[in-house]
Amino acid sequence: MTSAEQPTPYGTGKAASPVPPKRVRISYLQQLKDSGGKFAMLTAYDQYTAAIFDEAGIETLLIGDSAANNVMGHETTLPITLDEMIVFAKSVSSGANRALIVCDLPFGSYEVSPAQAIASSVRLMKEAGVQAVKMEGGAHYADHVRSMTAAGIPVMAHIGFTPQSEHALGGYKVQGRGDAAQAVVDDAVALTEAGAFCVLMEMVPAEVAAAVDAAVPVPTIGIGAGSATTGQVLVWQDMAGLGAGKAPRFVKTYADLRTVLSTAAREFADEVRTGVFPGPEHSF
Ligand SMILES: Nc1nc(=O)c2c([nH]1)NC[C@@H]1CN(c3ccc(C(=O)N[C@@H](CCC(=O)O)C(=O)O)cc3)CN21
Ligand SMILES: CC(C)C(=O)C(=O)O
Ligand SMILES: [Mg+2]
Repeated sequence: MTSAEQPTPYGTGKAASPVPPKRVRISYLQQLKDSGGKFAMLTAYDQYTAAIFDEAGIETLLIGDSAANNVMGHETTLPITLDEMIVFAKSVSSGANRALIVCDLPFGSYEVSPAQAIASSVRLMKEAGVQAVKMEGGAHYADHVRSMTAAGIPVMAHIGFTPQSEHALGGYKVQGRGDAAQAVVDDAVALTEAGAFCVLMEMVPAEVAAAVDAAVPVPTIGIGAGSATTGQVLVWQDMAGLGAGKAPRFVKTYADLRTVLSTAAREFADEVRTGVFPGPEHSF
């Protein structure tokens, strides 16, 4: 390995990427889009994972409302409140100082009006120290995005499958198939023209996501949206193999944390039961 190939917090240096700033800024993600680069986003809900992913060079961290499922044990993302999101977001903020930290606006915290969306976003930025918010919904939220942007709030748009609307959408379904493709592109264009700095797409056909990426000047992020987007996001427990049961098709599992933790817990319990732990070296 030559010195030019030394791993850096932002990868091996083999994939073209500009010099990383101290804190990843929106302008850095824009540079990546403009130069054909790529970036990674993972969810994080606590300070340990945030610090680990930050040090690993994950460019953007998302405090997802998927904390409702993956931390709190709810069936859907709908029950999580803004106050609960703030607890998770504070924890992530305390663990990460390089990644751009984005927080979901949870269901019920923005729909009523642009004023409600601004008030909720201000709480996330002021109380939890996040640098941007993500909001689910299409072109009908362009006025929200315009007002939020005018207030100095960086907004990431989330289109395609929007889990907060799962009851309205009729379940976990790919969006934008066939005749519905143009509406996804129109949503992305409307939200970008209103000021969104990035468009995240969930479960849309790869060619639709590619059309969106070509239609908007800003970086795009995909989850189940093919490979043409600027960035890719996964829920960290999915990526690390922590969950039981079958993962969605768009997940790739990079570790088997469930087995690692389970084995550690069994060994600990075993050693406690047999008196092996604690040894003299752990005692005072
Ligand atoms: N652990 C976890 N991972 C996620 O990606 C995630 C969450 N939780 N919670 C919030 C939303 C909900 N999401 C989900 C959850 C399940 C499917 C799913 O079961 N997909 C199936 C069926 C797709 C289809 O019917 O077309 C799949 O095989 O992909 C998809 C998105 C994405 N988000
Ligand atoms: C799946 C990602 C995009 C998300 O919104 C979440 O984790 O809440
Ligand atoms: Mg979410």
